[in-house]
Amino acid sequence: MTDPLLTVDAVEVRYGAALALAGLSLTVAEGSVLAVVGPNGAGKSSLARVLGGLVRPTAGTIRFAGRDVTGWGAHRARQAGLVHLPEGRGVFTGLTVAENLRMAAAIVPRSERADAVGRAYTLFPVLAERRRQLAGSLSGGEQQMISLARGLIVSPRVLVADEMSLGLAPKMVDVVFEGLSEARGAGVTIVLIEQYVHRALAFADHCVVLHRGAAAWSGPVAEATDDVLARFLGTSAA
Ligand SMILES: Nc1ncnc2c1ncn2[C@@H]1O[C@H](COP(=O)(O)OP(=O)(O)OP(=O)(O)O)[C@@H](O)[C@H]1O
Repeated sequence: MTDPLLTVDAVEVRYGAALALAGLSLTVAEGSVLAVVGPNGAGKSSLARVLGGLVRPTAGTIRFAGRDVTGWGAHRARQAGLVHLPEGRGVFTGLTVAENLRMAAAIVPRSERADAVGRAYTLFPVLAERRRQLAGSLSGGEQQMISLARGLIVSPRVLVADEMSLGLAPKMVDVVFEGLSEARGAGVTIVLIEQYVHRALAFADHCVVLHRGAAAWSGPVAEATDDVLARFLGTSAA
């Protein structure tokens, strides 16, 4: 069996006295999609942040592509191909759409930048139409497309997508999933944190249910039955 692309081993994240991840362990195989679900405060965003290098774990290790990346900052993780798409979009609202994409492309070799931005416009034609508009003037869904495009521009090996559909109209959620689908088609491994549990499970290969910073259940999505979801997430999610 090949080694997982991503391994989280006994990772702990604390914010002062608050324990957000309590020794979480999981693995993600290359090219697969892992759905991370769980009730509010379970630690989903903390997992996304620690993978993306935005917070340092207080214990445990993270391995990515055969390397120990524990404590790497966001920039280094991103350059290595471990890209976090933050909840709340991470878009520079005072810059134009084109400037947002060019900034993301800054870590791609100069000769490949124009192509990388061009691919983003092909994937999200609405961004091409609005390339000269300030990102802040776009709708929430369109801003989410900028976020996803910024992530895809750097040809990531792993995308950590945190609540990309939060606050979006259903049509825009479809667009986000189309973008994720393109990424997956290109071989990108995805860690998907998603409020629409069934939508996430329909897209993913594996699922982990977080509860109080630890894995309460994990397995292939086919085994994440409504009974399992009801047991760990309450009936509202199932
Ligand atoms: N910056 C912070 N300072 C203090 N405590 C925090 C901070 N961020 C998160 N926490 C706490 O850590 C725990 C895990 O939070 P986290 O945001 O990772 O959960 P979540 O599963 O993403 O929740 P939600 O679904 O509500 O976004 C919670 O108890 C939360 O209150």
